[in-house]
Amino acid sequence: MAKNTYKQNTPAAPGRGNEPRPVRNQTRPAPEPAREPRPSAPKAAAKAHSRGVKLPAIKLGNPFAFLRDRRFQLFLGFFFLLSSIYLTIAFVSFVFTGHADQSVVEGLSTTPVKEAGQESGNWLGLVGAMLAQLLIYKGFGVAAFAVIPIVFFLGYKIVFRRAEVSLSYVLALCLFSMVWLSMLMGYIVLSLEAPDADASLAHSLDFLSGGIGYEAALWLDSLIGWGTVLLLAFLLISFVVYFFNVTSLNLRRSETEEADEPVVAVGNQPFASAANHAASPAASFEEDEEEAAPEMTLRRVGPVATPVAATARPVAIEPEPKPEYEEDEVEEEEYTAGPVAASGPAFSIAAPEPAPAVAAGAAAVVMSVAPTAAASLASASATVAAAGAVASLPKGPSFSFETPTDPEPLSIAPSSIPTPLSMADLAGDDDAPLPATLPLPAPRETAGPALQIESKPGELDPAAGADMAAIADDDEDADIMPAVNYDPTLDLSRYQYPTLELLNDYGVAKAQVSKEELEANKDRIVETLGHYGINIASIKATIGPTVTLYEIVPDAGVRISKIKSLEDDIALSLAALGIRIIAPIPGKGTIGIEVPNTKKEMVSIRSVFATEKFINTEMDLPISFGRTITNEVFVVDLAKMPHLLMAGATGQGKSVGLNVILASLLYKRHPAQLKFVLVDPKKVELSIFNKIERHFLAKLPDTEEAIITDTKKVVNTLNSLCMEMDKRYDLLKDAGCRNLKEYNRKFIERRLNPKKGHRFMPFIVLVIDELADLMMTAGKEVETPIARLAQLARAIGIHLIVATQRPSVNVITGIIKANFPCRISFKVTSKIDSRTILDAGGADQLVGQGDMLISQGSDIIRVQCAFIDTPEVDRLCDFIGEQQGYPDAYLLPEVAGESGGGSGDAEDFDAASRDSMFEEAARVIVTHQQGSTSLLQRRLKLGYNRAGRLIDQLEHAGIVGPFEGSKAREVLIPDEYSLEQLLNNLPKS
Ligand SMILES: Nc1ncnc2c1ncn2[C@@H]1O[C@H](COP(=O)(O)OP(=O)(O)OP(=O)(O)O)[C@@H](O)[C@H]1O
Repeated sequence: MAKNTYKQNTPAAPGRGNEPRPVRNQTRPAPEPAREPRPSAPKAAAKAHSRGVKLPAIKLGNPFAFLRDRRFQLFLGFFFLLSSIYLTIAFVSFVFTGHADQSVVEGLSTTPVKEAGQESGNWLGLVGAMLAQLLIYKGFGVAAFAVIPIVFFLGYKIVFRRAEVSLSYVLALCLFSMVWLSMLMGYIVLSLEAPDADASLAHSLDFLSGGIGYEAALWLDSLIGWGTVLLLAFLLISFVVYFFNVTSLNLRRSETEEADEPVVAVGNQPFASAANHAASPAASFEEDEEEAAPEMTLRRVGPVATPVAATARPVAIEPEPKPEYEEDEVEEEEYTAGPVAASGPAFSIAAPEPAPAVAAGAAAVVMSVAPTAAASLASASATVAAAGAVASLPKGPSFSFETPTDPEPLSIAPSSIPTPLSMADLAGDDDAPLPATLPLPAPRETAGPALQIESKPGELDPAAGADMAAIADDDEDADIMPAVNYDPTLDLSRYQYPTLELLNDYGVAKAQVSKEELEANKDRIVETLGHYGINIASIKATIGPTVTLYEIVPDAGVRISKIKSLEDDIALSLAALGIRIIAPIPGKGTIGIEVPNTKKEMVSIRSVFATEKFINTEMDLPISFGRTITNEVFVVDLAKMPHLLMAGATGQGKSVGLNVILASLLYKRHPAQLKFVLVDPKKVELSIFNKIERHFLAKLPDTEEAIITDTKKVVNTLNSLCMEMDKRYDLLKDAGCRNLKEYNRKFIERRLNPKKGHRFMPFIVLVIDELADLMMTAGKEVETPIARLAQLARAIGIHLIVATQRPSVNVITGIIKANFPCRISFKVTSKIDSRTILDAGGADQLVGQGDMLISQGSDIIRVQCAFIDTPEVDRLCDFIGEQQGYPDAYLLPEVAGESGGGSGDAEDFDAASRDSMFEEAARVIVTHQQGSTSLLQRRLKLGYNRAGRLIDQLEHAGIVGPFEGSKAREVLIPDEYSLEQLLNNLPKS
C-alpha cells in the first residue's frame, strides 16, 4: 500500500511557547539521523495551509448527466430506429434512381437546393439521394446496407434496454462484412473492366463496390494482382476463426444441423425441481450408453439465446430427425433435452480461458478507475500537504504521521462516466455479469464470441462415444470431460447485476483531522507516558476514518507490559472516549494508541464497492465491510470465515452492518448461486428484503413469508437447514467430493448425474438478526441446531450470520461461541460484554456509529463499517426484485410436524392448562436465576407436585432448560425485562 509518510524528528524547534515536557531519559538513542526531503507539491500545500488558505475541494462535475435522462434516451433511440428505416428506403431507392440522381447531387454546388430537390428521383428526396450517394456510390457500394443493422440495433438497444447480442458483436460483424464485401465487389467490378470484358456492364455495376471498395481493389490489384482473391479469402477465414472463436475443425456435426436444434428452456430451479433435472445437464450422460456425450462440435452462440431465459417452464421437445452419423451414438431425445441442446444455435460453450468479454471487462475497470484514482490522489496529496505543515512543527520526540493514500481509489468514478460505474457493464457487455464474480468459466450466451468449439480429446475414438457415457456415469472421476458445461445461471440468464448507480454518491472522502488535533493528542500521549516514566523515541500518526492511530516506539529498555498495564491511566489522561491501546501492534513491535477523531468520516458503501479489490475479487462470498485504520478497504470471504457472530449495543450500527453484508453478497452473486434464510424477530429490520424473495430467499414449503419473523417458526427452519445439510453431505459423499466448491465444479462439468439426485447447490446464508430473542423463547431448541450447523455446515456451503444486542453468556453460550471463530463487535456497554464476544476488551471503547472490531482467531482489526442507508437498500432490492425471478423462493426440505413444532415450543404450550401461579413462578425463577422446584416450593409455599408441574410448564414456555439430574435447571431468560416480554407474547389463558 502506498502511503505518504512525512517524518519529523526531534529536536524541538527553539522559541516555541508550548514545548512538551522534557523527556526524562536523556540517554535515549538519537532519533533518525536525516530529515527526509519533502516533495515540492506537499510543501507548497503546506505553505498554503500554514497561511490559513483552505485548499479547494476537488469536485468532479457531470457534464454527461443528460445521457441518463430516460427521455433523452428514448428520443435518441427512436431517432436511430427511424433513421434505420429512412436509410433502408433511401438505399433501396438508390438501386433504381441512383444513376439519375448522381448528376443532381454532384451539381449541388451550382444548382439551388430547392431545384435540386425537385429534380432528385430518390423516394426520400434530396437528403435520401445524398446519403445513398455518399454511403453507396462513394463509400462501400451495396455493402453499405450493413450500416442499417448497426443503426437499428443502436435504437433498439436504447429504447428497449435489452439486446440479445452486444453492440461490439454487431459492430464487428457489420463493419467487417461491409469492408470485405466492398473490396470483393471492387475486385469483381475491376475484373469486368479488363480490356476483354464488357465495359458497359462494368459501368452499370460500379455502384456495387462503391468508391472505397473500388479504390481498395485497384490498389491491391496493382500490388498483388489476382493474389487479391487469396488475400480476401484469407481475411475472411481469419475473421471467422477469431470472431467465432474457432479452435478446431471437427465438423462431424454440421453447423446447419446444430442450428436447427430447438431452443429448450430449462426448469426454473435447476437445483430444486425434478422437471428441471430431467432437462438438466445430465442429458449427455444418462444411464444408457447411448446417451454418451456426443462429440462436441461447432455450436453457434448466436443472437437468439434469450428465449432460454424468457421461458419459465421446460419446453416439450419434438424429436427431430436424427442426423445420420449420430444413429449409433446418441438417443435423440436425450441429446436435445439438456440445456446444451437448449441453446441450439444460441448456445455458448465454456471456454477454458476467459471469454473476450472478460478481458474487455478488465480493461474497462482499469480505464474507469484511472480518472477516479487521479482525483483521489490529488485529494490525498492535498491532505498530505496540509498534514506536512503539522509535521514541520517539531516538538518532543520524533513525530511523524501519515495520511495513507488509498490503495484503491478512495472515491468512486465520477458520475460523468456512467459506464464504468455499472458493475455489470464492467464485464464488457451490458447484459453480462461481472466476470470476476462468476466462479464458472462459462461465458454467457450473449457475451461471448459467436462460435466456440470444444472437442473431445484427440486420442479417443469418436465412435466410442457410447463408452464415454458409460465411463462418465460409472466413474465420476473420469478424466474425460463431457463436451459442454452446465450453466446454473441459465434460468435467469438475463439477470442484471446491481449497478453502483443505485447507491448514494457522497463524493470524495476527506481526512477530517486538523493539525492542532494531531499535535494536541501527540503532546498528551508523550506527557502522559512521561508521567509514568515511559520515554518515547518516536511517534507516528496514521489518520483513519474514525480514529487516528499513534504508533509509539518506546525508548530502549521500556517494557511493553508496563505500557499495557497503564492502559486505563493513559485513557483517563487522554480523557477521550474510545482510546484503545494495542501493545504491541502485532508484527511491528510498536505500541498503538487509537484516539477517536473529533470529526468522523463516513465511509460510504459506494466508495468501498467501487474499488478494484471488491470488483475484481475472486472470493466466493465477498463482503466489503468498510475501511481499516489505514484506509484500506476491508474485504473478507464469508465462505472462509465460515460463520459470523455479531454483537453490539443498540444503535451502534449492527443493522447497517448486516445490510452491508447482504448488499455485498447481492452485488457479487447471481440468484442461482446464493440463497438467504432471513430470521428477523424484530420484524422490521430485514423486511425490506422481501422483494427479492423469488431471486435470493429460501423458505420452508407452504409458508407465505420467506422472512421469518415468528420465533416459533425458527426452530422448524433451523431443523430444515440441518436436514438440507445432511442431504448435502450425502450428495458430497456420493460424488466423492470434500466440499461444495469441488462438488459444484463436478456438477457443472456434467460429471454428476441429476437422476441420482445430484443438483447444483447454491450457497445458503442464514442471517439471524436477534439471537437473544430466540434464545429467550426457544432456548436449547435453537441452540442445538445452530451449534450443529456451525460445526458442520462449512464444507457444504451453509454459512451463519448471527447478530445480537446482548452478548451475555446466556445468549452467546459456550457451544455457540466455540463454533463461531469469526466475531464482530460494534460498541458494547461493558468490558464484560466485550470479553464475551471477542475474548478481549476494547469493544467497550469503540466510538459507535459503525466503529467495529473484527476478531479472526487471535487478530483483532478495527474497521469503520461502511454506511448504507435504508433508501439505498430499498433501491437495490427494487432493482433485483423487478427483474425476472424464479416462480417461488428456494424451497428448503420439509420438516415433519412442522406446524406443531417440537416439544417445548411455545406454540404448543397449552394456555388453558397453565397453572394460575405460572407467571409468579416464572418471576421467582428468573429473579433468582435458579431453576429449581424446591425454590418454588419455598417461595410460593407450594407442595412438591404442584411446583414440579410448574417447572414443567416453565420448560415448555422456554423459561428453564430441561431436567439435568441433580443439578438445578438452566434458566434461559436472563432478566425480568425479557421475561415480561415473553409472558406478553404467550397465548393468554
Ligand atoms: N457505518 C456507519 N456509519 C455511519 N453511521 C452509522 C453507521 N452505522 C450506523 N450508523 C448510525 O447509527 C444509527 C443506528 O445504527 P443501526 O440501526 O445499525 O443500529 P443497531 O445496532 O442495529 O441498533 P438496534 O440494535 O437498536 O437496531 C444509524 O441510523 C446511523 O445513523
